[in-house]
Amino acid sequence: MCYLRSCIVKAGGTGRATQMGKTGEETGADGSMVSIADYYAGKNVLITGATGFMGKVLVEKLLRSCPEVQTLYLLVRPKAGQSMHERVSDMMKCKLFDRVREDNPDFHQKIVPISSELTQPALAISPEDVERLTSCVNIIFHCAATIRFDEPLKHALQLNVMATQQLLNLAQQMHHLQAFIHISTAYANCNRRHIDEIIYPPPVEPKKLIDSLEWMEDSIVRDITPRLIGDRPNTYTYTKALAECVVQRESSKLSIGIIRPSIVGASWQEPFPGWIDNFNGPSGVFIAAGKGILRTMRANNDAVADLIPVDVVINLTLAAGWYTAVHRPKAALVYNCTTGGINPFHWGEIEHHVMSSFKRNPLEQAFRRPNANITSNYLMNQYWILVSHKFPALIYDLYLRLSGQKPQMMRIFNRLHKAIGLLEYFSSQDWEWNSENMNMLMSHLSPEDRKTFNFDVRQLNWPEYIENYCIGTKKYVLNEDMSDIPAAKQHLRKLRNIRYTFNTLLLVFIWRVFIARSQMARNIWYFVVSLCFKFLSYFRASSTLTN
Ligand SMILES: CCCCCCCCCCCCCCCC(=O)SCCNC(=O)CCNC(=O)[C@H](O)C(C)(C)COP(=O)(O)OP(=O)(O)OC[C@H]1O[C@@H](n2cnc3c(N)ncnc32)[C@H](O)[C@@H]1OP(=O)(O)O
Ligand SMILES: NC(=O)C1=CN([C@@H]2O[C@H](COP(=O)(O)OP(=O)(O)OC[C@H]3O[C@@H](n4cnc5c(N)ncnc54)[C@H](OP(=O)(O)O)[C@@H]3O)[C@@H](O)[C@H]2O)C=CC1
Repeated sequence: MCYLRSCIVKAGGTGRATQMGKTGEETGADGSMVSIADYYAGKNVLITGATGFMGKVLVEKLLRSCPEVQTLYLLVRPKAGQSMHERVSDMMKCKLFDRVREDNPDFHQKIVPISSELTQPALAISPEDVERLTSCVNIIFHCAATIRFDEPLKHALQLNVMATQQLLNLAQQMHHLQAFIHISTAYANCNRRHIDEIIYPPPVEPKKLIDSLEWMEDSIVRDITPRLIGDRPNTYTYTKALAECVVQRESSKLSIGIIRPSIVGASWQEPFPGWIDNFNGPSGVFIAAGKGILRTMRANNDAVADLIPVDVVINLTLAAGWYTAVHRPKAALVYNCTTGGINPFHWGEIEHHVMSSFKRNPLEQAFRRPNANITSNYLMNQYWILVSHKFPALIYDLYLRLSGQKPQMMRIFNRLHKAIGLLEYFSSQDWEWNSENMNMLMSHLSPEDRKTFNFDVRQLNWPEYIENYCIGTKKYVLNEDMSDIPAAKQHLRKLRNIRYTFNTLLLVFIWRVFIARSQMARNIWYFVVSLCFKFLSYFRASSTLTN
């Protein structure tokens, strides 16, 4: 990590102040403020994390709603045997880009992939590419990060903090840079209950931490990680807090905006409702519940579920880029991008709507009928895990073994328990975010921009959104066909009949075992039967009298 230390020292020292573009060019001929699309016209934009969930939506929206944008430079690394060119061309073929493709079949000409591995010295960008970027980029959107909750601290630090610092160093060499937009998370300060749109003092001085971890073996770092992250739940939120601090330190040299989204979910409206392409956050939970695998999870029914649609986050991000470049705020502006304080919805309501939505639009080949319940009671949750997760998994694995197949259900449940265990922290408590900057930004938009770059979540209809979200997981994550819904419903009916038959047989079996062995059980049985008989006779007699 030697190079990492050197880059943070360099940044703290005498980094060359960026030559910012002139603000005058951002007003119209009549002196009025340019619209967002007009601002991005002719601009060169640099994006990190463009192959990720939010990065893709950002690229799509820029191309669709700001068609005059000059070039999008995407920092991409080769991965899984694919070159960066193959990855970007695959990305552009995906359904998300259908609307852009319709409007402009040649949109790919605006995209220039730049090879970069963010954890490497100088971001592993070639000198020619550095030359190209520093001479023309006008605005940077930094989305790349590791969002894994179980990331080893050293790696999370390298990517979330040090890569951010290196990108800031590069930004300072750019001659025409007008804005640097950093994507953080609303949970960077989740150790606080009330979170304002300010950058809080870091839990530790980033440079000191890097210096100390540099010589330590990974096993030692792993051992001391819980002590270091303190009252934060994971290395992700911890390193995102440090990154904010690193970004803030450059705010005297660069115009900076920091976006803090809460739990980013499927799109609300654009490019089509319900678009989602991953299992992160709630999406994996919804799918597991829809498949009938997840039956119980620890969450607080009454806690606010601070989901925010991805298109809202991206619209706000683009608007913040415009505002930062045009108004050049003196300090970095932080935008808490959340729904809880504006249009709250609760985990209990989410559970209800997810379940009813998957009953109307079932997923294919469900393991059981969807019926997940959330509870804040630890013991209750453990009980249901035993009865509704482990017991069925054992039976199913036994069936697989007996039919000569490899058992797999217990393994799936173990992974699921690990995933939901990491998410529970966020679904079991409430936070309060101040979102004044989001309102301020909205008040600066023209009526036209407010429509095109809509981030007004007061208009969000939650039941409709959740329905589209669940359908989105079916269509875009699992690639299931909507025309198969009748067959999926038939499958659910079959599962219901199996359950009824199984429950009846189990009851009869248990009762037979008891009746055969215990006089008391027999007495209870006769008592219940005679009570039913008496009740029926009474009912018949009274109905004869009334007739
Ligand atoms: C009806 C009920 C309503 C109540 C509903 C409450 C929802 C309550 C959500 C709170 C949400 C907070 C979100 C904070 C807001 C940010 O800050 S956003 C950043 C969010 N970051 C994440 O969500 C990342 C979390 N994921 C991870 O850290 C890692 O994937 C895990 C969970 C540790 C698993 O790691 P791993 O074992 O190495 O495996 P990985 O290859 O990543 O995935 C393994 C399998 O688990 C699946 N999986 C991954 N994530 C999940 C998941 N979330 N769920 C299920 N499966 C998952 C993968 O698809 C994969 O399946 P296969 O493709 O192998 O079949
Ligand atoms: N998703 C959410 O719910 C939330 C996300 N955020 C923030 O939003 C941002 C984007 O998140 P999201 O899109 O969901 O995350 P993804 O995991 O989907 O995307 C991460 C992106 O970062 C890139 N990346 C990771 N490591 C490297 C590396 N070493 N070199 C180059 N590129 C790398 C990935 O590229 P590759 O494809 O090569 O792996 C990918 O493009 C993050 O900053 C995150 O903290 C904030 C709040 C909530």
